[in-house]
Amino acid sequence: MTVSMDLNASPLPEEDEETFEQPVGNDFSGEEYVEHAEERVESSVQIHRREREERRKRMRECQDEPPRRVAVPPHRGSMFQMRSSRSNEKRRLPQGWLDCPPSGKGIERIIPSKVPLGESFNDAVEPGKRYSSKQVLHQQRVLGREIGLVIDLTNTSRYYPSADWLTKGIKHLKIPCRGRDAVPDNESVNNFVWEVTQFFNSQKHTKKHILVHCTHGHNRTGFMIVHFLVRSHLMTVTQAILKFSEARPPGIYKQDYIDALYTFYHERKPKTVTCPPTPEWKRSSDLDLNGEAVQDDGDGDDDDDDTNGGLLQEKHVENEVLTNDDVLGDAIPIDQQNVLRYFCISVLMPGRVNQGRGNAQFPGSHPVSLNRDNLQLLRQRYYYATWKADGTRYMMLITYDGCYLVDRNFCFRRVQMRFPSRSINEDSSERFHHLTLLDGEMIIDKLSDGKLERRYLAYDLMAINSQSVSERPFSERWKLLEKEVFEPRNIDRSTNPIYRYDMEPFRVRRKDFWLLSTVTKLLQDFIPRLSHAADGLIFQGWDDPYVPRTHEGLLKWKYPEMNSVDFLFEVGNGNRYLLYVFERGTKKLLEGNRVEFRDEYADVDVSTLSGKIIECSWDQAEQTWVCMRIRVDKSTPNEFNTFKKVKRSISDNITEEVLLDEISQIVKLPMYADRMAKAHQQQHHQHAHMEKRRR
Ligand SMILES: Nc1nc2c(ncn2[C@@H]2O[C@H](COP(=O)(O)OP(=O)(O)OP(=O)(O)O)[C@@H](O)[C@H]2O)c(=O)[nH]1
Repeated sequence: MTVSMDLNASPLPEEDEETFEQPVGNDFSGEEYVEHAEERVESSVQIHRREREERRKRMRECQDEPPRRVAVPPHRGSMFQMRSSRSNEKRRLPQGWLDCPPSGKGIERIIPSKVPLGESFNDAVEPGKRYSSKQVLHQQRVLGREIGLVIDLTNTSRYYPSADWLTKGIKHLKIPCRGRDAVPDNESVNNFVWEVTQFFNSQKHTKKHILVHCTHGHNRTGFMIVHFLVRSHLMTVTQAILKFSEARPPGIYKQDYIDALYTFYHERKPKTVTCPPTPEWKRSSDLDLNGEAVQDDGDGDDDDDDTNGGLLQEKHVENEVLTNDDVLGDAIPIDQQNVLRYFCISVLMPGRVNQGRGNAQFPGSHPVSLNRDNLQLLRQRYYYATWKADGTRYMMLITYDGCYLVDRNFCFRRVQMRFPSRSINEDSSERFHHLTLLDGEMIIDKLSDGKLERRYLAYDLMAINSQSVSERPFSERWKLLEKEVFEPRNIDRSTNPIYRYDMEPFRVRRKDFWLLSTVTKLLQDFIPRLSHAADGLIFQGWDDPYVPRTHEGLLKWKYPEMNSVDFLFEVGNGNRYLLYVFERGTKKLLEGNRVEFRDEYADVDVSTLSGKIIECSWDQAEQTWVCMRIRVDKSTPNEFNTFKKVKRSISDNITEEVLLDEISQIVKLPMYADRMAKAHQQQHHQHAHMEKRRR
């Protein structure tokens, strides 16, 4: 099935968390991990505990933090002085503006320009040098261009009123960027690229142009246009910088801006790329009569610097503390989120796409806890096992112009990653994956030298290049994941001289799945030596389709002390501690359920936790829930159904011994014995084939 992107898609229907009646298999394929296992000093269970300690510590530190001080503006003389200097300020021409060429050549249908100055500046600009909205429209009309959108990147509203455009039926969009030493922040870049793309896609404006301006139309303007060209035309940064400089000579003339573009796109900067000198019209005005630099009012400039901006955006900080609660990636516009959500729902729940409107819930597959009943599924269906990586769950949507992490709140954030496709046509846009959807867990690996490294462990594939594969058996999806997503990336990594995979915000790899016959080894040998946290096992049906939301056949087994429920916690009248779960979208109070805050939480002012989602484990001896951590990554508690299943799992108490004993019997069943023999045979052939190729 091919799923098309509907750019006019709106938010999706809100649905209750339903359950799907769907039951849900390789062999030892974790060699890579085991090979390096000796280097790893801390066991995954220890890591899990350590991380939990660290989270708690941060929580305490957070509570101890003194209130932030509010900055008081410095005293600047009398009220009168302030007023008169402000009105002069308002009509001050941006330095170098008069001699700066008004606009550049069109790049596609984007025209880079200096800021047009409104009528209020007429006294300061002689008639032949005026450049207001009127002159802009006239000049462009002479060139046969009609403007449909103006994107204003200045950080002030003093240059012209937006009515200058609006009254002429032209859309005016402000994306304020501070300039000076800061490049536009990533969220502003995402807004810019989205707006430009939307404008070009909209049928109404097929012939119209976009005027983009900052103050002089070089650095911020060039920075944004280069981003657009790299993302939409798949140019290299070098090609895009060159294209811009040809259209608007001398192009971007700030070294930091050029460097930031290469850093952002993880590209090596060729030695031949040099930063052009500051243009004459700008340079002369930068110096006062004594040759001292005066305040820069040009590109990298404006007066009110109350907005964001960042120097190099993808900073690689040595010894950076990584946590699972870190917010990864950059925000994207809400309209874009809706379009991407629509795509995910069309792949995973095609029947639900057109049902009403509202906030869509995360459609990812969710396992259920193992209990004495569903343990029987392991006998009825063919299963494989894997460790339950304990990090943060994300789906990952890969498009040619960006890669998005999709969190449990069904929110999308953009990360700069590269996923080449198998396509051999170097010139086509099919060089990269487009609308490929993965599922997985983001974990933090502790390397042998003590450094921490983020890694996305992909464990499923739901769509490849807009083709849904979610109905195919897991075994196929898992093989496709390697062949279609990771192999081309690995080949590109070893052959691409420009792109630096090591600069990406995290590593990626496919997660390994094991034959049930190797579960003892997995549990007792492999997991304790993993370099990241793991809190149990996942049993994955080898022939299963991808089932969205709760999947009754996808089973999770947790170490008994790690079985947990995420509650909504509130402090009620008389200081009563209240625990809630969700039932059909509304909160349900769990009468008679107690919660205790112990150890690190013993000193915490519990009222500050009211309204938060708390993850709790069960203390059998004391018959109470115990707060383990605050779930900052979640905004809703578990469903009542999930609560019942965890309680059941706790009371069934399937210990490691019970589980291994059961599995040792299951693998003797004909279904397992036959298929495992085949799998071993296949593996043997594969090894023989690889050996042959090696020789
Ligand atoms: N399907 C699957 N899930 C895995 C795997 N490894 C880790 N998980 C994670 O296990 C989570 C479900 O386990 P739960 O115990 O219900 O959830 P959790 O770990 O407390 O996290 P929340 O679901 O966010 O509460 C999923 O969200 C997955 O991200 C895997 O190999 N397959």
